[in-house]
Amino acid sequence: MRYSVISFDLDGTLVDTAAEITEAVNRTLAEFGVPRQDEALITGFIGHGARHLMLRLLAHLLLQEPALADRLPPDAVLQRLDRHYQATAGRLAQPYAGARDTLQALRGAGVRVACLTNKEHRFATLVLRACRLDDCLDYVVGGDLLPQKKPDPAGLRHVLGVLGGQAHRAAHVGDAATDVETARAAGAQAWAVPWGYNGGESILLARPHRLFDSLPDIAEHVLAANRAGGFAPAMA
Ligand SMILES: O=C(O)COP(=O)(O)O
Repeated sequence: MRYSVISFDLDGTLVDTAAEITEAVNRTLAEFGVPRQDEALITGFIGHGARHLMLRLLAHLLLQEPALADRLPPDAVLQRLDRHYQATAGRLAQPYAGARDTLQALRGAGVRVACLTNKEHRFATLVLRACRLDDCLDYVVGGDLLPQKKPDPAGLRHVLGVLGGQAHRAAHVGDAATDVETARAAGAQAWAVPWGYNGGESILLARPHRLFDSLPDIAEHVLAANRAGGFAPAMA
């Protein structure tokens, strides 16, 4: 048995997007007269796309200060966020060490690679292009391309359908419990990295099959497993 498809989450897995998401959110809040919020608070809401993040942040702010409700009409806030994120997406994004080499090493060994993210597709495309990762991927699925988002397995199944892979020969790599759930629900290997967001919790609590300390370790593991013709033993 050999791995044929490896799917990667984007935010917190391939690319550090915390700074630019924070900037887009704070530029939006400023337009409504709300003070800047900390990056740690904002990144705690990463995981289900920019619009969802903003709605969760608004709920948090209104709980603390209900009077803000009059100043923060959600539709208007989301419309402004779209504009600001369009302007910042990719500008401050930093690919994690070895991201491009890892994708290229996998592809060079005949493994197909995808990016499956809950980030809105247009923003994901901007980030991947700015980080020079777009040309190393066989397929990209953003969070608004299908009716279901992660942790629903539909996105990963769609990736496998398009790339011609079977779930038992695939892995999805992510930084969040959402990614682990997605992979398990699709019947693929659930692999995790420890440097992402996951709402501030350790990804180990989500019980991934395997945890990697670096992106190049993933390519090394897959290539070794494929050379041996089988899966290497997993953590759980
Ligand atoms: O943009 C988000 O909130 C989440 O995106 P991700 O699925 O790539 O982590």
